[in-house]
Amino acid sequence: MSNTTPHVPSVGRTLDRFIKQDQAQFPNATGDLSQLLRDIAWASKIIHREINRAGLIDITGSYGTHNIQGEEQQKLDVIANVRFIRALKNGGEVCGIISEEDDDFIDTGNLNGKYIVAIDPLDGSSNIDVNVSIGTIFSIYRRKSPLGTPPVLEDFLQKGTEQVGAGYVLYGSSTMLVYTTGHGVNAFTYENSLGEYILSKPHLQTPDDGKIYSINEGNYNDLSEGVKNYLNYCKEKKYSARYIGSLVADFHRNLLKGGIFMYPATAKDKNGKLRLMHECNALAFIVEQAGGVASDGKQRILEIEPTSIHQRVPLYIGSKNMVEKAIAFNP
Ligand SMILES: O=P(O)(O)OC[C@H]1O[C@](O)(COP(=O)(O)O)[C@@H](O)[C@@H]1O
Ligand SMILES: [Mg+2]
Ligand SMILES: [Mg+2]
Repeated sequence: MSNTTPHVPSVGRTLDRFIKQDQAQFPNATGDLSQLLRDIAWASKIIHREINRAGLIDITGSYGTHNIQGEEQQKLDVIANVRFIRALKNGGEVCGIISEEDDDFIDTGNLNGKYIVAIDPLDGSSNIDVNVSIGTIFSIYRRKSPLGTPPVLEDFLQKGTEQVGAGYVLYGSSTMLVYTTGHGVNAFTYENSLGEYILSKPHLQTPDDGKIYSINEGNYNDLSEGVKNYLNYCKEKKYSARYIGSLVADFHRNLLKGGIFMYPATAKDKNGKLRLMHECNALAFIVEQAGGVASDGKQRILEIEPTSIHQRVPLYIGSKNMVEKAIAFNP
């Protein structure tokens, strides 16, 4: 009997173990943020399961209501919203939530919850019924108001620089959870048969340059001269145009390959379409931690002082040199 151990490939580190080891680096850590990340991962597993059965069970189509953004809510928007809010309430770490799908902030009743969560429960709603990648986006802040009291508006209107964690879940050909707590970006792939997220892309960095630009060119006539000139520059450089119409999916592709995603202000939407608190701050934190840049065309997204829960901002995000180039065109 040979005594050499056969080579058994390791499955990889689970999210739970990664969170535990990450927390161990911070002697004063209480474990609350770790538990909150686990609660978000848990809720995303349930959404993953429902999305995978989207065609089989009655979760496609409109819910018949509109959210404060004036958008028709899809059934999966509402289901994802309920699932995440329930997981965050039950987890006990979160005292308040702002969701893209809810007009006002949600007091979870966890008076001793230390954290605030901003969430886009289902991103890319227009792609739900056509089996194209969709996502979830989340930001985590420490509350400003004292423990033991209900959350107040000031707890939610915090600059992106105040985030203590942020990330997204991409429900694509595989389901991935990508997040940062300010110490780099790590990506985990969901292993269905094990029901576990497995570390698949540690210490993610985005290239400083790329050859992909992502924008809805259907808005071309409503774009500023600066943006039009930058688009012409991209075409002269023979960059590839890639646009899925799900922010998380477009962002993720460009993060890995190098590229720029833009949702500028248009004549119609003076502040663009995307929400500062529910979408842009989280992705800006991720991209900066990965070496990229996020701007509204004038300033760093993370420096924007929020004035309302649902405010929209123009977004230029991705590879450092490409975003700086776009801004040089004075969009
Ligand atoms: O259809 P448009 O105008 O290109 O907008 C697409 C953008 O709108 C969004 O769908 C908005 O997000 P929601 O689906 O969460 O409302 C983004 O994911 C996407 O980047
Ligand atoms: Mg969205
Ligand atoms: Mg959404």
